[in-house]
Amino acid sequence: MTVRRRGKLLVGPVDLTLGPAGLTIVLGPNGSGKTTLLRALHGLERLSAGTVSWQMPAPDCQTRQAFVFQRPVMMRRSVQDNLAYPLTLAGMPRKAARKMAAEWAARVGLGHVLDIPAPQLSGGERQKLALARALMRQPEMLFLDEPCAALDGPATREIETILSQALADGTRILMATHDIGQARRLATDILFMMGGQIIEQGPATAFFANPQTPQAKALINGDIVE
Ligand SMILES: Nc1ncnc2c1ncn2[C@@H]1O[C@H](COP(=O)(O)OP(=O)(O)OP(=O)(O)O)[C@@H](O)[C@H]1O
Repeated sequence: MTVRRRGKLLVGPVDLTLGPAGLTIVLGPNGSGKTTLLRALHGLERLSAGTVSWQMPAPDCQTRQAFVFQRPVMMRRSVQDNLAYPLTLAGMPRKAARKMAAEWAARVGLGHVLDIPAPQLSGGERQKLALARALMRQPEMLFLDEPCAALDGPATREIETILSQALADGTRILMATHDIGQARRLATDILFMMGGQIIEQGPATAFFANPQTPQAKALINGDIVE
């Protein structure tokens, strides 16, 4: 598939088959097309060519997948309301939704800020709220766009723990990052992007032990990749 905007090639042509399990990290420098690739796979970008298909009927994809954006949007209401609202929208009675919201808040370490308005949360807490909101729908596939970009070490570790648990519970994860350390810690396989193309892909162990492209070698050596 290919994504173009105003004549500019943003992503593609990309020919990609994702396996049924694991945590795939999309690595690449700023502007390499990671966000656009994720959005296109989730059906949020108009494709200029090609198609995206999943092993589930098209109408189910959006509901069985969840997307955590780099800057999650949340309501000016409490943490609990932010989590409960999508559940009530989906038809769950209010009391049950509030109970489930409280359980998920506790699960991601936000049990102590249930009544705090979401805009007052720290960056790390917001990401945890966004993750809980995504995971509570028990998606089969979770997309994450640089969820730890602005977070410090402890907050990043907490988010990574939540993601590892989701992976262990069977959620298929596709996550963009330019943090190679995070890729080493989490990835089962890697998609390495430059200039809108996937220039290298494969199991994470092979990618880190034996990178094939000069750009991947540079990245792994800690050099600046451009
Ligand atoms: N709607 C759009 N119209 C025109 N150009 C766009 C549009 N969206 C993204 N781009 C451009 O496409 C390229 C890829 O952007 P994208 O956000 O996918 O990259 P990225 O790898 O996620 O970068 P970052 O790490 O900085 O978030 C960039 O050059 C960006 O400026």
